[in-house]
Amino acid sequence: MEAEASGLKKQQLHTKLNGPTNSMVTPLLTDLYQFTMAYAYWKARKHLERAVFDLFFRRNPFGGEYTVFAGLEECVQFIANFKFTEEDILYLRSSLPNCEDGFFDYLRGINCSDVEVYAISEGSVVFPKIPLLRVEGPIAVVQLLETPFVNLINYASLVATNAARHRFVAGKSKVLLEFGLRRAQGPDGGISASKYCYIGGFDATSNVAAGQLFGIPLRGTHSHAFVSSFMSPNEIIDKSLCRNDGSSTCEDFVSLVQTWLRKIQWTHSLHGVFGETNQSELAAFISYALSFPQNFLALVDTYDVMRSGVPNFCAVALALADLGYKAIGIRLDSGDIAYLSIEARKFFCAIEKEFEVPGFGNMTITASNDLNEETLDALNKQGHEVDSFGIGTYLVTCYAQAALGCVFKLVEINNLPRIKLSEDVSKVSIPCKKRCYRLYGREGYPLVDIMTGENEPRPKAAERVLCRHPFNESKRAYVVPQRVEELLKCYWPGDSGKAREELSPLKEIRNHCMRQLDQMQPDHMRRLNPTPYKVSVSAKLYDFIHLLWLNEAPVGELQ
Ligand SMILES: Nc1ncnc2c1ncn2[C@@H]1O[C@H](COP(=O)(O)OP(=O)(O)OP(=O)(O)O)[C@@H](O)[C@H]1O
Ligand SMILES: O=P(O)(O)OC[C@H]1O[C@H](OP(=O)(O)OP(=O)(O)O)[C@H](O)[C@@H]1O
Ligand SMILES: O=C(O)c1cccnc1
Ligand SMILES: [Mg+2]
Repeated sequence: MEAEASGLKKQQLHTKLNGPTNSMVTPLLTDLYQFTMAYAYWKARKHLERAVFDLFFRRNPFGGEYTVFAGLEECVQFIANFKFTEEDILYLRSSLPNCEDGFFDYLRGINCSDVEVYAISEGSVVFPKIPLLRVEGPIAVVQLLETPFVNLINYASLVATNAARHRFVAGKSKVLLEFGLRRAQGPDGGISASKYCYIGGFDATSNVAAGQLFGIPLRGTHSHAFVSSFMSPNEIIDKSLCRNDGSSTCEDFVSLVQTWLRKIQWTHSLHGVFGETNQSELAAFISYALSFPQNFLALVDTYDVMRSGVPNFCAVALALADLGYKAIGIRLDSGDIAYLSIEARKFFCAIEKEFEVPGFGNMTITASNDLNEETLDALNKQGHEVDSFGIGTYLVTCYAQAALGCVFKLVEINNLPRIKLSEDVSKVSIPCKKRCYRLYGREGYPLVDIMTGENEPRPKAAERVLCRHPFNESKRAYVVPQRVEELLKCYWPGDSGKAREELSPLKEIRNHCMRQLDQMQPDHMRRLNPTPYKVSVSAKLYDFIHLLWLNEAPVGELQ
């Protein structure tokens, strides 16, 4: 069943900054320690010191070598509306009873007009260590933003990546439907999953609220309960169905279907496939067809796919064809999907041939039931006839990996670069307010991402750039880019006279994501042992990181 996405029409060229989708996203949606630190900064008169933080992740999810960046629009919607209410202040006062009144007056006056957010465009393919967001502003305010920003980006990017990975395995020609609402982690999980799976390459969702909120196309079939709620075709009261062209009315559609069912039963080429079909299922299919003759799709696995569901569906679809309607197809929700889809296709083709109904063999076969990347891959290897996959639990819960692990790290304060050291080199932060570039090669693929200091010259097309691994001295390469793209663009503030990037409509973000995924070199995308994409720093930044590292790391003493 298709419903026109009405929300899309409402989308304007310039996205209005009305606030985040979820009204629970307020300045209190942060960790307590952000407030205790804000108070300590305030007490130390440090709260207005200008700090730069990078938001990034350290490892790509799902054992892959790429990530889809999502959640940016919600971050911008959040800071554009960042303001404590009197109720918030009262609550904070009661939670932090030992803080001086002046601190709450300070909080009362905070907004994000002096915060700057530079970000990679939403829907981009991104890699570890590269800042997705660079947030600059008074340290106390920027710290308050840490938790909501990480929260808004973490799951969004994880589930968009999961969706992109499912799309990659399914292939471009398949229709992918997100069916996860009932299994998602709460209402926000469900709404977010629908939004970000769409960005990652799903075609539609069953989630009606997400359709309304974001203009995502809605799709759906029907459930087993609908099939098993019927007892027999005798239950059907209004049996009439108008021809598709409106020229006449068939007064007894039930009899027409039963006639077709008998014809199918007597057909030599289908002989032996089935005997008597389940009559309650037949009644359910007829009822559904009478309600949706233009969009008839039947769930065929309630009793027995090949002995009942498929022949019953075909009888109804043939009766519809008599009246000028084209049925959509079937959904399989259990059993061996490869085998059953192939058998169902053979049956449809046999009907097309036997009864000379052109196009009957192309009936859409939708499959669902605990599908994931692995089952899609297994189906591809076995061969199957599924056109459309409905995917819920594994997709929206990100069953294969629970979190992306985004972090928010201080890289500069009062123009002084800061570093965070760790025993684990992968956890050492990359200091400085930075610029980031993607360098493209001759064949159009991105070759490497490079971070430089803010004031270093921009790498230029056709000029050799030394790209260094940030921590491994021996790993370096000269790159002569064909094209250079600056990754971080200004998304906030809105009114500082600086050109600000517009937030794109969801469909455009999705298209951007599809283009980004398409332009990647296949070795980074394959599921088994993908090649890591190179993330590097300039020679100057490399030297600076290591200088700062030596400065900050205490020298050990052996005795
Ligand atoms: N040909 C196939 N190759 C690999 N996996 C498949 C194939 N067909 C189905 N699957 C997967 O196998 C699992 C079948 O699960 P299970 O046996 O629990 O379901 P079922 O008994 O067929 O259906 P029900 O949901 O009614 O219990 C599902 O995860 C499904 O996606
Ligand atoms: O399997 P998922 O990927 O989560 O996709 C959504 C599932 O939700 C529906 O049924 P539900 O699972 O509620 O009932 P069922 O298991 O009895 O089919 C549908 O039939 C799918 O099987
Ligand atoms: O429309 C469907 O078929 C559907 C929707 C949600 C979950 N399972 C199936
Ligand atoms: Mg199920």
